[in-house]
Amino acid sequence: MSTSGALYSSASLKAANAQPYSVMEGKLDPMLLQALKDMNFDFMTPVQSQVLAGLPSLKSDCLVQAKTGTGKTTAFLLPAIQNTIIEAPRRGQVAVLILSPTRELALQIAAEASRLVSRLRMPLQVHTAFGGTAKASNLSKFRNGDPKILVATPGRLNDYLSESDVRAKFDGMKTLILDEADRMLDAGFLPDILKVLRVLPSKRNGQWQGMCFSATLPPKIQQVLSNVLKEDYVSISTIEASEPPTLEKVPQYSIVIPEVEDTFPALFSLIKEELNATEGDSKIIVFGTTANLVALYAQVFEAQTHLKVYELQSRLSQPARTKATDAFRQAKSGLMFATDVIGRGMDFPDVTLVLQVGLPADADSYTHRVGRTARAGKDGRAVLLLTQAESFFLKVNRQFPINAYPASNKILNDATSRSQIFNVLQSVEPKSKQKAYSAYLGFMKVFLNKMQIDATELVRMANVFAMEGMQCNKIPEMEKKTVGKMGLKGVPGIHYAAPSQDGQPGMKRDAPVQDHAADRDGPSRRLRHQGVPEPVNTFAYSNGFGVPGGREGRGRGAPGRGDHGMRGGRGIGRGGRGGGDHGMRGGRAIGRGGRGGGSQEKRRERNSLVA
Ligand SMILES: Nc1ncnc2c1ncn2[C@@H]1O[C@H](COP(=O)(O)OP(=O)(O)OP(=O)(O)O)[C@@H](O)[C@H]1O
Repeated sequence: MSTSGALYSSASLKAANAQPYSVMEGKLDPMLLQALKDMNFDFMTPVQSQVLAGLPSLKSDCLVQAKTGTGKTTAFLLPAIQNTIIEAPRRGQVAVLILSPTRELALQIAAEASRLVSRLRMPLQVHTAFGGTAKASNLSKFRNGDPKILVATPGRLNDYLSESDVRAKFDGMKTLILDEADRMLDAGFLPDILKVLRVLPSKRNGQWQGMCFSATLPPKIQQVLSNVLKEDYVSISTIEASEPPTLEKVPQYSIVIPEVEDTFPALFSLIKEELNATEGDSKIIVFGTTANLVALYAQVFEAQTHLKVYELQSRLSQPARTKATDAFRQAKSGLMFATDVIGRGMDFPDVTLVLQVGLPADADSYTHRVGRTARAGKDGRAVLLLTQAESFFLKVNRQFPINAYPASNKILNDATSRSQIFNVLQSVEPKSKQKAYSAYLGFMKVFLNKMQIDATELVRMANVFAMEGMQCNKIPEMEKKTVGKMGLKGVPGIHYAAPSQDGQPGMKRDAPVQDHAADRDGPSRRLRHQGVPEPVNTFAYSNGFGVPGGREGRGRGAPGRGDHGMRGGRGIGRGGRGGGDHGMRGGRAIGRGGRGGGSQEKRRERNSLVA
């Protein structure tokens, strides 16, 4: 969704022989068509025309794959809204439930839905439900209102559904949509989704339509689709089997730096190089690996270029997250440091460049992050900055058209940037660096096998990162408990915090951070919170890196990359049901619990990735 309506210009769609929305007269309510006109959506994007003109009925169950930024939101909203206009459940009842992995995306979808219904004589009420907001007042509005469309994250929705009167509001539900469906059905979210499904009207009685949308649909998703889609669902893909999953018009580059200590100088030099080479406004997103590292980047790069710095990660309060989202959406230029909180679905207009520093969680995460630029027909570039040890990502993901960054040498030899950024780092308080150090260890531990290094080498790298790369005065200390959680107990090179006099670990000076095993906003953070050991073999990680087996698939072996069942070519076909009989086993294998204390809501908040 965007705030400006004309990003996919009518001219470019017309030139591409796109179907005009006028062909939907008679099939879509005139007031919906009017709203589309208001939004300057005169022509359908390919995914919109395949869904709207190609589905046997607007009520058909469907699994839809189309590249990032090609208008999937409108493609799923229009059939759902049209069906509600024709046959709405009674007052007070929800007609359309849309589930999203993040709060920011839920808000964005709700805003697009509101625009689409705005011309209706009786605009349908659009409600949202997600964590980090005042639950009581939102729930009371939901209870007393006529919420025909609800956009929710699974955690908060389950809270709502624990109340019987609220559950009853879904009795007449007509459509369930999973946006970012592969994410919603992966091991992290599946338990919550199943919990939701258990209290909704049963799929078996055929009352509601299921729609699953994403830019990436790994084969594994087939196993769990039967929870939301009928056996004869329609499968739509606008991506050719031979095409890379990223947008063809995004030039993609990589820079490999020799050691992790070069990260800050290389990133600084790269940003300056890109700014020099860009005419006009620069709107850049820099994705980092963990919340604490992203927080440190934002702190260090503040005021180092003419660009205003923004920050978005899950450790910020929800008001701060929403403020940053809105400000960056409206900004003409800016430098946003972010985790995967905004890796998927977010539609910030006119992002000119996506930089990724360090490993993306997996290949699909790379695809979605790159998709934050060049949306809706615009241009954009993407650069991935990896260390030598991390460069395996390029070798195992040759499906991406990533070329060596042309000015790599210049960047690697930029002594001015080096001394400037190291000066800044020297004045950053130790605590921020300590958190980033611990977060780095927790994140990288997952990739030991892929990097072909052992834990001792990882700790050496982390120590070099701290002392040289972050200009720490001493190697940051870690709580024994944290080290244990990371599975690094006994590894040489770790500096333990001295226990305090009351027997508790020392927390006085430069308090070591206690929970870095969880400090990432990537796919597996949730698993770690659930007390599951380090996710070397989670689905999330196996996907894209070809890690054999998986937490959910141990012994069966997760399919490797390149076997994209859903990229079955352009066009529409009947979807096959794959492996439906063992679809649930993976989800059940994930252990819950481990973290006591706090309200159910707080616990879930800790457990959830970003929702
Ligand atoms: N028919 C259209 N004409 C003009 N602009 C459009 C049209 N459909 C969508 N857009 C614009 O295209 C942009 C991308 O749309 P959207 O966010 O729905 O993409 P998406 O496919 O869901 O992306 P992602 O995979 O990243 O979630 C938005 O700015 C939206 O307003």
